[in-house]
Amino acid sequence: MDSVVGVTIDPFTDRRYIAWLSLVTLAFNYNTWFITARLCFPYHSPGAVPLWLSLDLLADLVYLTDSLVFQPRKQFVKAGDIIKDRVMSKKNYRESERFKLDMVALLPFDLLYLQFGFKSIFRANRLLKADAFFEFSDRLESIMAKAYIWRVIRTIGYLLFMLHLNACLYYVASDYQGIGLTKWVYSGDGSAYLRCYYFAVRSLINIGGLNEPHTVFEISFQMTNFFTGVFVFSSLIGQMRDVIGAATAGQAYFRSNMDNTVAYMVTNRIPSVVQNRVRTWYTYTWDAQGMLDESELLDKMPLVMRTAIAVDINLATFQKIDLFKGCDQQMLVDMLLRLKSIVYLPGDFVVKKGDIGKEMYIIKSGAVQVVGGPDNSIIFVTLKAGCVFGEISLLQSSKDGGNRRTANVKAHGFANLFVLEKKDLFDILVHYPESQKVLARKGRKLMKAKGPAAAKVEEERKKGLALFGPKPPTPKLLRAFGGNINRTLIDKMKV
Ligand SMILES: Nc1nc2c(ncn2[C@@H]2O[C@@H]3COP(=O)(O)O[C@H]3[C@H]2O)c(=O)[nH]1
Repeated sequence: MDSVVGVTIDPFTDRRYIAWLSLVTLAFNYNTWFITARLCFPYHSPGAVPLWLSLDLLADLVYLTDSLVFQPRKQFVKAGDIIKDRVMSKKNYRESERFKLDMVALLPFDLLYLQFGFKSIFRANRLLKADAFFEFSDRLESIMAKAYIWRVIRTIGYLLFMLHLNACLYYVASDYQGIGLTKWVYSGDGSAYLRCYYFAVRSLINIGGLNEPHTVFEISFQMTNFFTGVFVFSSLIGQMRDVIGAATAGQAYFRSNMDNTVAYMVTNRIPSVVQNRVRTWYTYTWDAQGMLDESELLDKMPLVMRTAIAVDINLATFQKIDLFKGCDQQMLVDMLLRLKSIVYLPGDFVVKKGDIGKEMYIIKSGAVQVVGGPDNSIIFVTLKAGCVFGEISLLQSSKDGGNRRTANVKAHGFANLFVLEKKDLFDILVHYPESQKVLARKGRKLMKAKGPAAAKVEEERKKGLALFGPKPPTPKLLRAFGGNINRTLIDKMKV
């Protein structure tokens, strides 16, 4: 086992490392905001010096710990391999650009206080620790479910910092002109920082309404501020719009898709009942899946990742399906990769009796009903999440019309289904002859049940009677239908 000294850190996934980086980021931000503020504003009163000294020391301790304890233990990638060796991690850090910057950031120029007095400029090298902040930002983004929230916060932070720098400059400019000496400069009243920040907000965001600058210096300062506002500030605001735009791109895609479809239906004078159903379909699909086509999203990923996701989401459901019991596991995984998810609205027919079966379905959520009778008012069975249907006609050859649907199936409420196309199923089965035999056997069994027993069932259906007539179903029949039969319904329907 590794000794504690030999332990390395996985910077990509270890949340404790990200928590540590947040502390380094805090120290870095303390330095960036306060070194600049203390440099420009008169904050070094004798009473405040001990406080600044202790805060500086704390921030330095965080920097030091980061450079001595955390950075040299970070795993890294070399020629595609993840290097976890402690000695190599240390060597990698020592040879990096980051190490040089970290070391310069730690140089105690503060000692110059003794010679030149307490000035925050001697701590300016602490700003070289910016890499830690950017690393924290990247790592946080990669573990957040809604990374755009952090991106927006970060961009707002940049805006606030720009304003902060401008407030500092305005105070220095006012001091240079003489505080309270002209109308344009800071008057000397109230909190200096707050007043200067307020000036920065009005001037950088180009709100205006400021006292007119008079001297050449004031006019130049004010003009530079307006230009900076127009170019830098607006590009930051543009960046924020991009972040929010990217975060809501899915929603915008869905909206434009729906709008285009509606426009198309209006142009072609499609009846409003149909239009409303289409709208409902869009809305429900969006609410249920958060996207219109899941496969689009996964398409770009390497096969191994798509497999990992598919297995994680659906393999457990698949393994429970009776029809696939005894089939090769790898075949199930191959099938998972070919599934397409689709939503049916309440009352929609998924399968019509007599049609040629080209796909089978697995219920992801919701339920479907096998119905019959003159106006499809008789419910023979209700199938719920995890059940398969549409397999009978799929597993039969076209001889004697065996590939025709044997019943009507309609969605009961909103039904989210997986569709597996016949072509895909047979493409897969070519590679799994054993599983093919298992499925063929099950198919024959289902068809046998369609022999004398099922013929009777269908006959009774035609008459609009209960699935199994007045008598309870025989165990053989129950077995033949793979337990798909909803007992309560059958019982209810007994006349
Ligand atoms: N014929 C029949 N089909 C059923 C029953 N219960 C569920 N189903 C499913 O309804 C589907 C209709 O299309 P298929 O014939 O392809 O496959 C059928 C079965 O998967 C039943 O009791 N009888």
